[in-house]
Amino acid sequence: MLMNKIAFIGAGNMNSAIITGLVSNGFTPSDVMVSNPSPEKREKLADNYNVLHTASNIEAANFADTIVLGVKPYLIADVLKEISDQVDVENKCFISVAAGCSMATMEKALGKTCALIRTMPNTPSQIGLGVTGLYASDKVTDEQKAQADALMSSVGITKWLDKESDIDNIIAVSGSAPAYFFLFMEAMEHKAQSLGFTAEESRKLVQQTALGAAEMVVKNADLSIAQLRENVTSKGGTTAAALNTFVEGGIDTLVDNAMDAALHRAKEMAQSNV
Ligand SMILES: NC(=O)C1=CN([C@@H]2O[C@H](COP(=O)(O)OP(=O)(O)OC[C@H]3O[C@@H](n4cnc5c(N)ncnc54)[C@H](OP(=O)(O)O)[C@@H]3O)[C@@H](O)[C@H]2O)C=CC1
Ligand SMILES: O=C(O)[C@@H]1CCC=N1
Repeated sequence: MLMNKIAFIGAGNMNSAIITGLVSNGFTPSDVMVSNPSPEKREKLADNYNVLHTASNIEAANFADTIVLGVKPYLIADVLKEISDQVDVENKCFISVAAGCSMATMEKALGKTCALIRTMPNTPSQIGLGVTGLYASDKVTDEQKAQADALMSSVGITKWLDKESDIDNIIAVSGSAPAYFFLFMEAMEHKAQSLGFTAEESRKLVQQTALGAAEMVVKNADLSIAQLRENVTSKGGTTAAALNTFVEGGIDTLVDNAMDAALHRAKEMAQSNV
């Protein structure tokens, strides 16, 4: 069901993560073309994964029927205008990974009603552990939807959304969220170092603990996350002392506010990219 050829516009973090995951998962590299104005990042992708690369978005767009837009949100409209001016876009399917750039903005930039899919992946796609929310416009055919699903499923799990506004919710829940866990791990790493562990030891201890905790959640689907937490927490013990500190520091409110901030920022960006 996977499409024959895919173009990636932009060779930055997110598109590179998807390309890495896609090719590592067996997709034919010569069926992938990536465009980026400066050469370094696309050359690195070509060196590592044998994908085709070009400085020209037009060449990339002509190469494939499926075009993944992985530029910064404020550049999406310019890139679509550029492509629409020079490429027969009516039979293409555009898949945007951009936060804060609406379907309406994309349609206006294209000047034509095209098949458009908004997605919100995350960087663990690079190792096949991504989460992607997807929302399709009316013009998207069932086949194009299935192809987009196959593309993103090849780098992780997918969740189709009924409303475009749910893309913003997915940003808060999974798109931005790897960074929440990285921030937490960074703070633990710093503390481990201040307790006398070397930088290398600190990283190893923290990463293995995070991995172990995540795997326990995955492998114990019958247990709630709260139960797993309780299983670590002896009454009056060390874990309880640490967790109380988080609770007294307002962790629930802090997380709630942080995710609201992501959501709010996505809406703000969508307004400024109109
Ligand atoms: N990073 C993440 O975790 C996630 C990001 N996203 C979305 O992905 C998109 C890209 O973000 P991210 O990968 O982090 O950003 P990056 O800055 O890493 O990547 C953007 C890339 O676009 C290139 N570029 C700039 N102008 C053009 C152009 N006119 N045509 C083609 N390529 C161009 C840049 O090249 P150069 O550097 O040479 O200027 C850069 O390589 C954003 O819209 C973001 O919202 C979505 C989910 C998660
Ligand atoms: O920070 C951002 O705006 C992008 C979208 C989700 C993750 N990174």
